[in-house]
Amino acid sequence: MSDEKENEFQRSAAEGSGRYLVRNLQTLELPALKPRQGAPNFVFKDPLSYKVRELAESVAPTNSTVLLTGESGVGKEIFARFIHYASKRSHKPFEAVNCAALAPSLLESELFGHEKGAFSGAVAQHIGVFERANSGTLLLDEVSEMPVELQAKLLRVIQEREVSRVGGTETIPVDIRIIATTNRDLEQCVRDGEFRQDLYYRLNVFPLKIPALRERPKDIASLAKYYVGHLCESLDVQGKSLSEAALKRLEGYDYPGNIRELINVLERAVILSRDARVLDPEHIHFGAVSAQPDESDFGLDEDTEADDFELRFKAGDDQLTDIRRKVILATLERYGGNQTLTAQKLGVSVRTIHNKLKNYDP
Ligand SMILES: Nc1ncnc2c1ncn2[C@@H]1O[C@H](COP(=O)(O)OP(=O)(O)OP(=O)(O)O)[C@@H](O)[C@H]1O
Repeated sequence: MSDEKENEFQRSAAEGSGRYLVRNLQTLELPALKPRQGAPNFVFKDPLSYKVRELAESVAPTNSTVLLTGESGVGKEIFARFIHYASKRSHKPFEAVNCAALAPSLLESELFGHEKGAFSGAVAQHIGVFERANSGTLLLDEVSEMPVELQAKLLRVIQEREVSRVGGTETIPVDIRIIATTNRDLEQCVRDGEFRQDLYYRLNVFPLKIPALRERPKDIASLAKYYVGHLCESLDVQGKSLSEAALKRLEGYDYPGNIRELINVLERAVILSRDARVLDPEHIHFGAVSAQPDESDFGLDEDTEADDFELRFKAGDDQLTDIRRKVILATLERYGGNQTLTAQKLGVSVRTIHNKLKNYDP
């Protein structure tokens, strides 16, 4: 991106308006980090990231379907929102549905809606995301996880540009721009018979691969500084900075969990540093993480296991317990009480969330 364009982005973001403004971004997994109007949530430094953002900017003003691919935690959702808010549909709705988070029947209702009495439990009419996103953008997150029978229905909506609610007879015309994301190889899913080939070609109009964080190492320091500021604010602790040595340590790691993992590492560092104003290498703990952050690293491990996190801080440290409780409860609230989504967003198992909730006072 040219300096001029970059300045325009920063200026418009600071003004809270303009072509590159990314509005209402809920960028952080931490619930206390409320989306801020006009905040420039996109952090980039590496030339590779600029290239990807340029591609996103090229496709944004069009109505083309975009397929965002890349490992878990690389920022596919944030890119989808960026594309929407940089498009002509920016003043229209942006709706997102995670195809992996809902059981097939719930997903069908969430996508297409249902009429009252369509099935037992359908006590009222429900308007699905296709209708809610009408004239705007619909993000189909983790589209590879959509059951095959719903894929056929989705294909029909895309082709015919109309939707009918479950149990309904009416067809409702919809004008939707679709952005789909996947962290799996969709072509392989097609070869394995898990994903319809015709739907794949409908979605794969403008494929955009978001590189892993380790492929764009120059982003690490910028992201780390940005998120330390946000984390201190959200965890309600005094402002902290990163020492040069801590930054070096952060830059020396390969982040299989990408930016989500970096944020978790930083959250841990902020908590572990307690009253210190500067985060040092001793506060940076990567743990045995794979694609998903290790549960014990987050201090949320299963109740039956020894909690290393708590041992280091003496079991029952009220402040830590309270922070953890706030994080879980606020995430739960943000995702409408959905424990599966909450667990996914915090990188822990549903069982962990369930067990923790059992222990909290009503
Ligand atoms: N360029 C960026 N600047 C600031 N924050 C970012 C950036 N990219 C990603 N993030 C943050 O990293 C976290 C993970 O991003 P996101 O949820 O978009 O990833 P994803 O690829 O959709 O993950 P998954 O495949 O697991 O759903 C989010 O908190 C997001 O706000």
